[in-house]
Amino acid sequence: MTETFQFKLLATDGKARRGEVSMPRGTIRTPAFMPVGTVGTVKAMYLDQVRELGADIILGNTYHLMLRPGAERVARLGGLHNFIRWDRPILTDSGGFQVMSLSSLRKLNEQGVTFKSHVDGALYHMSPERSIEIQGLLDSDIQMQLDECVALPAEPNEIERAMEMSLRWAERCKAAFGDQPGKAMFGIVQGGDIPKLRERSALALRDLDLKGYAVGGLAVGEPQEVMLDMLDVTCPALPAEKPRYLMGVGTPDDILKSVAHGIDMFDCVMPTRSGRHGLAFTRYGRINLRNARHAEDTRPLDEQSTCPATRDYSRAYLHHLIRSNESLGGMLLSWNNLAYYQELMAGIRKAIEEGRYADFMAETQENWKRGDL
Ligand SMILES: O=c1[nH]cnc2c(CCNCC3CCCCC3)c3[nH]c(NCc4cccs4)nc3cc12
Repeated sequence: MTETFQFKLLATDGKARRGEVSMPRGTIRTPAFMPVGTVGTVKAMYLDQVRELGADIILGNTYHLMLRPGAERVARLGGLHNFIRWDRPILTDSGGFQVMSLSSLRKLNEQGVTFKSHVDGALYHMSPERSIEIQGLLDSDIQMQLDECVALPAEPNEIERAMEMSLRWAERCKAAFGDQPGKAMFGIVQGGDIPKLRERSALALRDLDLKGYAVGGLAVGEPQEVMLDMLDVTCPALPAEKPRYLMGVGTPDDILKSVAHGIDMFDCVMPTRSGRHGLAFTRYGRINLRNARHAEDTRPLDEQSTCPATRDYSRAYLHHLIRSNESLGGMLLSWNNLAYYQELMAGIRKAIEEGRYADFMAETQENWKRGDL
């Protein structure tokens, strides 16, 4: 807990880093997994549960909140923390990624993005400045620059155009954010799967001397090894003393490997979204509880777990709830999956502290191969 935003490197093991982000609202132990709080809630979870599982920070969804209930309304109600009753750090995205993936995008130019709301069809224009203003109205602790993420594969000149515009938007967001010691605005490295564009983006953002850096434009359709290769180009070009956030990543395997390539922070809808669809993440791999083979399996997902959802409910019952489309099914599997992700992060942090990350990776991946027996 500090009056200003600070990042401390506590230990390294190869490229893996164990650190700590300190902010007025709390401390974030890194490597960290940040559960996605979509419309002001981590779907199917109580935020007390999310905290109990070990989350130090959650994500707020700017795109949804600006449309409903509206950023000015959230501000009138005392900001997002009071609204959703989460008093620890919140990271909000710029809203841009979801405009491009959820809304009917009307225009994207130097000024920003113009789109029709998927809620009521109203027209919105979001500039880099307006995105920062909205995140400020939400009283967000870590705010993301507006950027343009290009899905892969893409034409090199398209990737270059989007990367250069994102750099100009980063400067505008930095100016709009100004000087807020207890908060941070992160830049987002773009450049697709082209090393020289990645390096140019990272070095230019480094010169802006921001408090933290996200690696964007990945986990958008490229193979995992391309993503990891881009981390090997991007991370060395970023300042070692600032946190690195790999956006939208990922599966447990993606996270394990990305930590080994120098990443500190992650966000992904996978544990909650796939939980609602019946997919359970366990220390022995994934289990799709929709599958009929679980119909009479009285075992819990993992009797050694401290999470009630994982330890106390039979696979037969979970199978039944998911097949019956009962809310409790999604609730229990979201609980299990977030518990697993946070347990994985705690194991990662401990292994780096003890200088045995390579062994931890190997053991974890070996266990996943066991399947659910
Ligand atoms: O360059 C990027 N710039 C900005 N955001 C990106 C995101 C969204 C990260 N999660 C935001 C959350 C904010 C709060 C609500 C939930 C999302 C990405 N997600 C992925 N892959 C996973 C993907 C998910 C869907 C399609 S790809 N790659 C991403 C790349 C970028």
